[in-house]
Amino acid sequence: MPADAPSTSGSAASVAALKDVPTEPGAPKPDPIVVADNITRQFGGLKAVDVDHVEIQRGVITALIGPNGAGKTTFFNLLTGFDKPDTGEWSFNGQTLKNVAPHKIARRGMVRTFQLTKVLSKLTVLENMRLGATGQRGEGFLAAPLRMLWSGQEQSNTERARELLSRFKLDAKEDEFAGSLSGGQRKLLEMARALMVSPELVMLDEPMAGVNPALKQSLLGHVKSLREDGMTVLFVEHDMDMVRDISDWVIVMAQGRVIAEGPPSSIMADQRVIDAYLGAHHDTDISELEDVLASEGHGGITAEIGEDK
Ligand SMILES: Nc1ncnc2c1ncn2[C@@H]1O[C@H](COP(=O)(O)OP(=O)(O)OP(=O)(O)O)[C@@H](O)[C@H]1O
Repeated sequence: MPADAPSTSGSAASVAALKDVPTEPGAPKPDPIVVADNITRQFGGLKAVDVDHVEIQRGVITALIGPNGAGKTTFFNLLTGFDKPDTGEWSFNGQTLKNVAPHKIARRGMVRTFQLTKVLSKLTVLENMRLGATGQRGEGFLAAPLRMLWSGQEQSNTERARELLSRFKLDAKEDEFAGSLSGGQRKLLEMARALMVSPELVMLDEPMAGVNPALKQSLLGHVKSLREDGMTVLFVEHDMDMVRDISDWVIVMAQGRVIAEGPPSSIMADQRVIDAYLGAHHDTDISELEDVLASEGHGGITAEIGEDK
């Protein structure tokens, strides 16, 4: 279903409410689940994040895009408590998240996916799911006795893990090492693991990276189903097909700042966005943007870069 088409789900009202939101950086949303103000993060002489104001609409799929080094991952880390901003305030469901530990943020319902690391690869699929139930204390928590981790809540956690594995068609793999999964299956496991805490907001870090084209459609279906189930989705992605296909709203960052916001169709034609990608190194397939340039009589992105030299 094209992103702009009316949704038939319970999220339809949230999606429809975006129609009247102005397409400008920091635009207020009718029902924001996250509100962030004056968030900055400096690394040495570099201001990696410098966001004046941003709101994430509840119940919709928002894409966070921008060229390499724009500050997207750092901003994700700041919102979810895995890094501390130098300045700023942000709230989730109206409650401040400043100085709240990441696992507590996850338990409040705001959770991010993590790429499957070496350590997690050596655990089975089911063990990875059980770790998700801890609210992502991080790998350091693995040092604690696993017995402690699995006590008490073990049975209900295992039941929930199995339900989710079945939903993501990974149930046959529960005893296999996570490291043996294909790229696409890993992404499904990352998503399933995040759902262990029954979140309201799921933040996906490059869900399409390393996924073979045949699995992409199925993965897109799973992301859309999160929205159909009433969850809010915020994802960082370089794959413009995914951005165009499933996002209801797009926020663009460049050099730490939010430079544009809007529905995917208008964002892909936004001159500020095209300029940001042209002026920076990027991993994004910007053929969509290139088409826009070509239709406006430019020589295409390669030619544009050539002219700049
Ligand atoms: N821990 C760190 N120490 C020093 N510099 C950092 C650190 N983390 C990020 N940076 C720098 O901050 C800037 C923003 O990086 P970030 O990873 O947030 O960008 P991004 O938009 O996610 O990029 P990409 O799309 O390439 O993943 C980059 O210049 C990066 O080199």
